[in-house]
Order: sequence, then structure tokens, then C-alpha cells
Amino acid sequence: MVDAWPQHLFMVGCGNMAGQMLSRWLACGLDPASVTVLRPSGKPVAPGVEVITHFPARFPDGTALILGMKPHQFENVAAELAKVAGTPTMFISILAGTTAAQLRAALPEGANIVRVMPNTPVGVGQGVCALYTDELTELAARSAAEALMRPLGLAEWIADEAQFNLVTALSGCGPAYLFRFIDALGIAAARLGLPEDQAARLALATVRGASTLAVEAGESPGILADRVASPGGMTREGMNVLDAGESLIALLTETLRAARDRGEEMARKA
Ligand SMILES: NC(=O)C1=CN([C@@H]2O[C@H](COP(=O)(O)OP(=O)(O)OC[C@H]3O[C@@H](n4cnc5c(N)ncnc54)[C@H](OP(=O)(O)O)[C@@H]3O)[C@@H](O)[C@H]2O)C=CC1
Ligand SMILES: O=C(O)[C@@H]1CCC=N1
Repeated sequence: MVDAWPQHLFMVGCGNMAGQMLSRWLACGLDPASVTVLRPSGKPVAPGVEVITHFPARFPDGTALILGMKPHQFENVAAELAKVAGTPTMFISILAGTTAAQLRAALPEGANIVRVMPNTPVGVGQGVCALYTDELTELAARSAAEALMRPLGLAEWIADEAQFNLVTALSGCGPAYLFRFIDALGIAAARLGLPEDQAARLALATVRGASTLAVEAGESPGILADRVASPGGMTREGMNVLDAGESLIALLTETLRAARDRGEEMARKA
């Protein structure tokens, strides 16, 4: 699936997010012997993958490095990285709210740096990876980063970094909002009288089926919604509640705004 895996992949942090990326890469044929994970707990990651708790003296040749720890740890991690011999061929950062300029200021001069905003469904090959880089990153590194993200799902470049926090709010945080929606649908049905476990099961299966149909139907979600809503029928009555005063759109606009603004605040504090 990937023509040329990095000669070596060094992951700084491998928790909820980077762990999903690695799991998919391994499932797609990445050789575990070519991966090193640094995580303070030293917990094993996957058979054959080396886990270390401290930075090595030197990076193996052809190392692509992924920054997968929390954003506030970047400064300390960068100081540790500076002590390691051998410059990685590229740095991929999945850190939310950490700009290319902030990364560049702390990483080796002239480094190839690509920001990637993944989401957790990458683990099942149905994620979204938004990519951004600046003009200093070489073309070959851009292509290599994109090739690495392709088996994870949809990979799209963002031209304007000013939109990266908004994209993060949409696709990076988005799975959490969808998970909330699934729960809310089930809870609503339970409150109206369905057994809780049955409501949760039907809500999940409904979201799964509807999203698969939305992907495969080749028609807009709006048209698909109209096909469910018979004139004068039940669905229309329900949709009238969601549509009144664009309440669902307004709620989601506020949701994305709050997440986006937090990204901007994180960048200011760094
Ligand atoms: N969760 C998500 O859905 C998304 C997260 N992100 C970004 O991914 C990054 C990680 O988030 P997430 O996976 O949720 O967080 P987790 O807490 O699950 O993972 C953090 C990882 O960093 C490791 N770590 C902790 N301290 C250090 C340190 N000092 N040096 C190196 N590694 C360290 C942890 O080690 P150990 O395993 O030993 O505890 C762990 O593997 C964040 O920057 C976030 O912005 C981006 C998109 C989506
Ligand atoms: O919550 C966060 O900050 C990260 C960024 C996107 C998803 N999780």
C-alpha cells in the first residue's frame, strides 16, 4: 500500500493517537523491526517494535521522526532531540495547536517539517489526515509524508496554516463529537422508554449504516435525508426540531469554534 516506507520510523510518544497510526501501518505491511517507539512507561506497543524510555545516542540512517506526545511536552522533547546525533529525514508533528514556526524554532535548522492532523479512525483505515508544510520543506519529504498518511484514510493538504486549528476542530476532534452523537441518540430513545442497551445498539447500527450509505450513495446527505422523510410523515416532524432556527448547525458552529479557539490559545501559550 505504501511504495516506500521510511527506512526507519522513530515515534516520540505512542498513545491514543500515534498508536492508532502505527497499528494501521503495521497492518498495511510496515516492518515492525524498522520502528522505534519512545514512551516513558516503556509499555510494549506491538510484537517486534522496539520500545525505549530514553532517547538514543544516534538516530538510525533514514529516520523519519513522528512527534506524537502532548503539545506541552514539545519544548522538553526538542531539547532532548538536539542531543541525539544524526538528523531525521523529516519531522512529522501531530501536535495540536503547535505551528510550523514554533516547530521550526526548536528543531534543527533546515529540517523537513510536516504538520499532520490525524484522527483516531486511522486505526481502521478510515481516518482523516490533514497535512500542512511550509516552503522550507523539500518536495521529496512532502511526498514521503503524504505517502505515509495515505493508508490511514483520506489525506488532504491544507494550503493556509491559519485554517489548521479549524481543520483540527472538524476532523481531528470530530470523532469525539460523533461518538457523543451516537450516545445522545441512544440516551434520547432510552429516556423515551426503550431499554438502554437496545437503544444504544440501535443507535450505533443506525449511525454506522447511515454513514456508510452517505459515503457510497454518491448523493448529498441532504438528499438522502429527504428520502427518509416522507411528506407529512414522522421523520419530517423530527427534522423540524433539528432544523428550527438552524439549531443543530448553530450548536455545531459553537462546538467547532470552541475547539478551534482552544488551538489558537495553545499556540499563543507555547
Ligand atoms: N487523541 C486524538 O484523537 C488526537 C490527538 N492528537 C495529538 O496527538 C498527540 C498525543 O495525543 P494522545 O495520543 O491523545 O495522548 P496520549 O496521552 O494517549 O499519548 C501521549 C504519548 O506521549 C508519551 N509521552 C508522555 N510524556 C512524554 C515525554 N516526556 N516524552 C515523550 N513521550 C512522552 C506517552 O507515553 P506513555 O505511553 O508511556 O504514557 C504516550 O505514549 C497530542 O499532541 C495531540 O494533540 C492529534 C489528533 C487527534
Ligand atoms: O483534544 C486535542 O487537543 C486533540 C487534538 C485533536 C484531537 N485531540
